[in-house]
Amino acid sequence: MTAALQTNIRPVKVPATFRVVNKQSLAPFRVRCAVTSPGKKRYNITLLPGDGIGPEVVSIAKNVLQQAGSLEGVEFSFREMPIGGAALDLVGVPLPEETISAAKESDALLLGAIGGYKWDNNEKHLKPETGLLQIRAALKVFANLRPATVLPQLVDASTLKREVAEGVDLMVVRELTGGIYFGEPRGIKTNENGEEVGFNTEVYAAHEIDRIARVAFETARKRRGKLCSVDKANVLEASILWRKRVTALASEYPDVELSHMYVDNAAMQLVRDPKQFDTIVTNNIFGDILSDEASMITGSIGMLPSASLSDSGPGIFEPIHGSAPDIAGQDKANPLATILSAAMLLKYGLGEEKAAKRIEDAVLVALNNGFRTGDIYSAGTKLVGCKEMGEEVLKSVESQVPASV
Ligand SMILES: NC(=O)C1=CN([C@@H]2O[C@H](COP(=O)(O)OP(=O)(O)OC[C@H]3O[C@@H](n4cnc5c(N)ncnc54)[C@H](O)[C@@H]3O)[C@@H](O)[C@H]2O)C=CC1
Ligand SMILES: CC(C)CC(=O)C(=O)O
Ligand SMILES: [Mg+2]
Repeated sequence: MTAALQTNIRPVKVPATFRVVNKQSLAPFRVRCAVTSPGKKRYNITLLPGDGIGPEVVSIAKNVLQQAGSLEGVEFSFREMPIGGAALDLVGVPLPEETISAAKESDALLLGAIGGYKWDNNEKHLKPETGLLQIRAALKVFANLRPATVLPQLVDASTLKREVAEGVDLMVVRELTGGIYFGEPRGIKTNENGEEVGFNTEVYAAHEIDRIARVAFETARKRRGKLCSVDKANVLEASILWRKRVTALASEYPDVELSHMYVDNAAMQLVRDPKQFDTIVTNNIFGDILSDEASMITGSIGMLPSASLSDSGPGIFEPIHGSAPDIAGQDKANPLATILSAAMLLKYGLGEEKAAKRIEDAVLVALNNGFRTGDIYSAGTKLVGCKEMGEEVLKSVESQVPASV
């Protein structure tokens, strides 16, 4: 993030928040309070459709979110704002001030994806990806939860053998606002031999490691009690500190079994025996890569949602995939990752667990009914486009009896 942008960002206005988990739990799990009127709750949601398949999947997820909410007495005010290439085309920057302001004033953000061939050769500060990194920094969403679950309906869509994929249920806790994506110094310069040199810095302060490690320990505690910290401590100083701090915190979580793994081994183990993992905690770049890898165990990158959370203030909820320019505008995108991100928005962002469960159940019903987009298609199922898959999920939300949490 540029210094110029930093100075333009106003401090986050923090509305009333409350904790959803026990007292030892962490601020990143705080949820937003709704403005209430008798029998109704209302939240302000900023929609950031972005580029490529982003607008296609966000418009579907918005309808599903609205419907699931209304069945649970929750109303939303949506405000759509530009980010990424769409913002560059509109106003010449990838993250306009107006988008930052709207984001900070809202209760949660639902983001599609950014990027595309058109902007690939832009200067760094004018790339869509810079806008995404800037909004993560502006909202201080340091904790990125990326669940990868192999649904029974999709075992055959996995690229791994049934016996390897079946039953996989893991959570990648990725540090999102530090590390090499943000580290200074960075740049491209000419060295004394007249040769161009590109350089970046992997840097983590102790407090950045501690806060993401705490989120991970808390997450593991609520799952199966196993935490694997992934680093490259055999080579990188930033990883040596990472391992030291994570190890030191383990004594506060005696009920969590901590292990450490080098990232190259972790990449291999994820496809060899993914069921060995419960919760994985790792840095920004390793988490980015390993979660894409983990997505294929579940059948497709089009299935994986995420939640990006801060100490206070709104979270960003988005699929882990990108803008998929190769299939954009063709009604081929799988909207389920974004729909499930809307469920995470309800659960982690707003504490509306019943409405979240409605969405999760509706996705399962649509899959049970045999509907598949191309990326998760297998013989004997019904091939549908992005819109039809969205309609099927919407129908399932509407037809469900109130779900128990
Ligand atoms: N969070 C974000 O907004 C991200 C943006 N990007 C950007 O997206 C653009 C494309 O990047 P890629 O590396 O190609 O990654 P990508 O995730 O957009 O696509 C990788 C492959 O997965 C497929 N795919 C992705 N999402 C899908 C979905 N929902 N349904 C069906 N198939 C899907 C695509 O068609 C493509 O073949 C780049 O500009 C990149 O910088 C990449 C990753 C994350
Ligand atoms: C496009 C990058 C900035 C980020 C990314 O790939 C991700 O967060 O998954
Ligand atoms: Mg990525």
